Formats: sequence, structure tokens, C-alpha cells
Amino acid sequence: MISAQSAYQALYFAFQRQQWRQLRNAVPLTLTEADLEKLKGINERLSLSEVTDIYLPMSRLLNLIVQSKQQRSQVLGEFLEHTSPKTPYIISIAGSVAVGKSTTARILQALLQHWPEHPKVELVTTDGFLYPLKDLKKKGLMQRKGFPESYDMKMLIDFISDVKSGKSKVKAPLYSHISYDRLADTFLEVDQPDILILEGLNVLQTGLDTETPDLRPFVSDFVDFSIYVDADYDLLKKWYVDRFLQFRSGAFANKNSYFNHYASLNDAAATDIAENIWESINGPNLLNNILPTRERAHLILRKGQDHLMNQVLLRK
Ligand SMILES: Nc1ncnc2c1ncn2[C@@H]1O[C@H](COP(=O)(O)OP(=O)(O)OP(=O)(O)O)[C@@H](O)[C@H]1O
Ligand SMILES: CC(C)(CO)[C@@H](O)C(=O)NCCC(=O)O
Repeated sequence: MISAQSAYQALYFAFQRQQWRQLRNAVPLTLTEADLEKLKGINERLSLSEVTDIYLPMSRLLNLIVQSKQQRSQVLGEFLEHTSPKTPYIISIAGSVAVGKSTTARILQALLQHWPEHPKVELVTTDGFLYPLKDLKKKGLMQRKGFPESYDMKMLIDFISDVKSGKSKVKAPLYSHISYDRLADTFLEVDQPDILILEGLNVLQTGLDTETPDLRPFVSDFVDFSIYVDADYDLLKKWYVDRFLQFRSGAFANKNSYFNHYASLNDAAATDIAENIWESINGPNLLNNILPTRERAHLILRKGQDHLMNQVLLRK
């Protein structure tokens, strides 16, 4: 029987950080100090060596892969004796709550926009496709937010299918971490981007993963390149709790915040509540629904202490 370890080796090229960082050597650092400052604006705790060591090789890899997709489209056009309409290249980013998917997505968006061709790169998070709170309440899903059944999958598949077929001005719903709900009347308009980055817990899940199979196409049917951001359970829990504590003086302090009543908690009480939410909702969701999809990704980024990537696995 093939061991899990050797199956991994058969599927992926594995790089330690020191090996991966050398793969950017061929790319000059075209980022100016001002560009780097802008990236810092995405997350002030982001270390710049993370950009040079991890993200620049990734940007180089994606640039080559996107080019090869364009060549393939040309070949198809030649075969069909007409050029087919340009469709966006779709990159998905999966991983646990609090692993840093949105931070990773925003850094990638900034770097890809920086390519010489200056592609138009849009970023959408699947959080917007969670059912509105009133529907979650009606369905008894308030303790299952982020679980597969808490998303309006029809809406998500319709959205991605419209974008992929080259439609203009496709509306994406937006989620607010302050109201803990989908925004009622504000949307993001996705208008024929060159690249769409779709970020969310559920982007590698399929309708076949559940007990009542759903035969609709999967998100991954529309995705050209998928990334999974990975870290150990205990680190993820810690990052979730840390973010919860930070939110007390930020998002929760906003009087419209769903969690406004948590703003005045002391450290011990807030830690207790955050650990509880993690152990009852986000932890089980990770173990049952998110982690099992990891090996579907083309690229796995493994983070260790302080969000530093220590290993990169690239599908052969
Ligand atoms: N590269 C990084 N360096 C330092 N801190 C980071 C980094 N990436 C993320 N973080 C921190 O980790 C926490 C989670 O990050 P982020 O909000 O990007 O996660 P997420 O996976 O999008 O979460 P969610 O699924 O809840 O939306 C935040 O407190 C963020 O500041
Ligand atoms: C919106 C999601 C599902 C994903 O980002 C997550 O942040 C969430 O709200 N989870 C439910 C439990 C919690 O409040 O963390």
C-alpha cells in the first residue's frame, strides 16, 4: 500500500522557505519603497521578507502559468478558426478562519497588478455569499456559520459562472464583519477583469462532500489555479483568539457591531468567549469541512509561528 507520505511526494514538489525564496532570483525586485509601504498598509504586521521570499516567487510562477493559459486560448482559437472571447483567469484561496486568506489575497492582488501588462485584478470573498443573518436564524444555522450549508451555493456558482463567461458588471454581495451579516444594498461590481481572486473557506469544497450530494458544478470547475493556506490547529486557534482580542478596541467598539457587547470585556473573559467560539464552530468546521480539501489545491502554503511561511508545496 502507498503511504500517505509517499503519495504526498508523488503529488507535490516540496520546498523549504530557503529553497523557495531562490526561485525569485531571476525576477528583479521591481517594487519601489513606496510599493512596499503600500503592501504594509494591507497588514502592518506583514514582514517584508515575506513579500520577497514567498510572494515574489509566487508572482513569478503565476505570471508564467497565466501566460501559458493565454497561449492555450490562442491554440484553441486557431483550432476553432475564430478567437473565443477573453475569459478571466480565476485563482482561488482556501484555508481556515483566521489563517490569513484575505491578507494573502490582497498581497497577491497588489503584486499581480504590478506585472508589466498591468492586468485588472478583482478580489471577491465568499463571505458575501453566506445567507443573510435572518435566513441563517430561520434555518437554525447561527452556530454553523462558515459550514457548507450556511452558503447560498446557487448564488455563488451563478456568480462565478457569469464572470467566467465574460459577462460585464457582475454583482458580488459583500459581507460585513461589523454587522456580522451580508450588506443589504451594497455590491462589488466585477467587470470583465483579467484575473479574479476568489477567497474563502469553501472554495475547494464540492457538492459531493455532503451526505445529500448536490450535483451542481463546483467552484473548482471554474478555477484555474487554487491555493490553500495551511497552519497547525493550535496556531490557528491562537490567531483567532488574538484577532478577537484586537477587535475589542476596533471593530467591536463600533456601536453597529454585532459584537458590540464584547467591547468592554477584560482579557480573560474575551479569551474565554473566543476560545469557545473557536472550539464550537470554527475548529470543527476546519477539521470536518476545510482541511479535508487541502490536497485538492495546486499550491499549499504552510505557515508557522508569527504567520511566517515555512514550506511551499507545488502540485507536479
Ligand atoms: N502575513 C501576516 N503577518 C502577520 N499577521 C497576519 C498575516 N496574515 C494574517 N495575519 C493576521 O492574522 C489574522 C487573520 O488574518 P485574515 O483576516 O487575513 O484571515 P482570514 O483567513 O481572511 O480570516 P476569515 O476567514 O475570518 O476572514 C489577522 O489578525 C491578521 O492581522
Ligand atoms: C464569516 C466566517 C464564516 C468566515 O470568514 C467566519 O469569520 C465566522 O463568522 N465564523 C463563525 C464563528 C465566528 O464568529 O467566528
